[in-house]
Amino acid sequence: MLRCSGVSKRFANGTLALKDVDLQVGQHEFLSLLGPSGCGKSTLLRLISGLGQPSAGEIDWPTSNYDARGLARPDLSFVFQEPTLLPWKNALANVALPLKLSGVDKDERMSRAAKALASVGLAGFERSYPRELSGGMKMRVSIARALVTKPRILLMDEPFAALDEITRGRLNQDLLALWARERFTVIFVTHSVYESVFLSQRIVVMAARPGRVSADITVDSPYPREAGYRTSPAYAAHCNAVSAALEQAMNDARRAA
Ligand SMILES: Nc1ncnc2c1ncn2[C@@H]1O[C@H](COP(=O)(O)OP(=O)(O)OP(=O)(O)O)[C@@H](O)[C@H]1O
Repeated sequence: MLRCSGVSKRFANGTLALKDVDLQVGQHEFLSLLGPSGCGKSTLLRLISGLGQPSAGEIDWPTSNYDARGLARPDLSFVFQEPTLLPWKNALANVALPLKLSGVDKDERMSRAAKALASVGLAGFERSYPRELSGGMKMRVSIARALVTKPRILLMDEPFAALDEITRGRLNQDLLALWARERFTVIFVTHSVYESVFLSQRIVVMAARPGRVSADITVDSPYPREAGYRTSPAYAAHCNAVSAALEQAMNDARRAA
């Protein structure tokens, strides 16, 4: 679905944020980018979404009509750490906004927005304003807004980092259920070993200075992954392996500094 070949990014101030990143992402894959602060996770996600150009290398979309050099198409949606909802619009209107911007007529966009809200467990909250919703509910609205256009690829930049642990755990499970049902591809940025192992089929560990791929780890535990997975020996073994890879990436970056 997506292929990054030799992608590098140097910012105008001289920072080499990414160096020679090769990454392939398959259809319906759930992949996490894991790494310490400053290793270029967000930069890579932004380049993939077309928000900025690589300084070198190519980003190809062999099986998609999304063109990283053109405008974002409905094929791709982005969820940020902040829900970024419009405070003066209710949940339904916030979710319907991408459809409004692409010219979908009112009846259809309201019906599709209501379905998207229901799919994230917010049926009944259509008329609520962001100030009336909890942090977790606002993030659900943000996810519904990303999914209302039926994207084939969902880019998520630390979407649950600001939430409490209980809410985060519940949203992790609900995201997996949505992913299984709607069959989009996910690239998920996180600092959390535990979250990445719970969610992903594959974890790409990145190192900093310069940002690069340090390890590519398969998490072969089957889905559905319910809450019990978090206390299973398989989960603990994957967390240990991923923690060791992260430690190695941080040591490599320290040596390179
Ligand atoms: N617009 C920019 N101009 C200059 N340097 C930048 C810019 N954006 C990011 N950087 C630098 O590029 C490097 C990678 O940043 P990036 O935000 O991609 O890392 P990250 O892994 O997502 O970090 P975090 O986990 O803290 O969000 C950092 O050194 C950062 O300071």
